[in-house]
Amino acid sequence: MLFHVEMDVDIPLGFDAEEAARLKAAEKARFQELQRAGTWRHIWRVVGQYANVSIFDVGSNAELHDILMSLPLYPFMTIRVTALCRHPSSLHDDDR
Ligand SMILES: O=C(O)C[C@H]1C=CC(=O)O1
Repeated sequence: MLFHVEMDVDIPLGFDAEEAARLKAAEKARFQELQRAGTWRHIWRVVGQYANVSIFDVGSNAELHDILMSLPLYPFMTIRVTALCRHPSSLHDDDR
């Protein structure tokens, strides 16, 4: 199941810089683990914002929920999820 996920990150001004760096490093490691597994299929930076647009490929709504809630930066994220399915005009079989 494919999902379009938008994540806006907002770490408050004055938040401990070392803790923020630790969380960002942990987030990067988790992202790369999920990317290697094929779960976090795509990620793009939103120009001019601390935000990304991503595509996830998971087995269920609950799996995506658990992944998102366990992200190290989750407490600082606003997340919007849109469920996707294959467009009937698509030439690509993997678009589902
Ligand atoms: O930078 C971000 O958009 C937040 C998060 C998503 C992947 C990652 O490495 O950090």
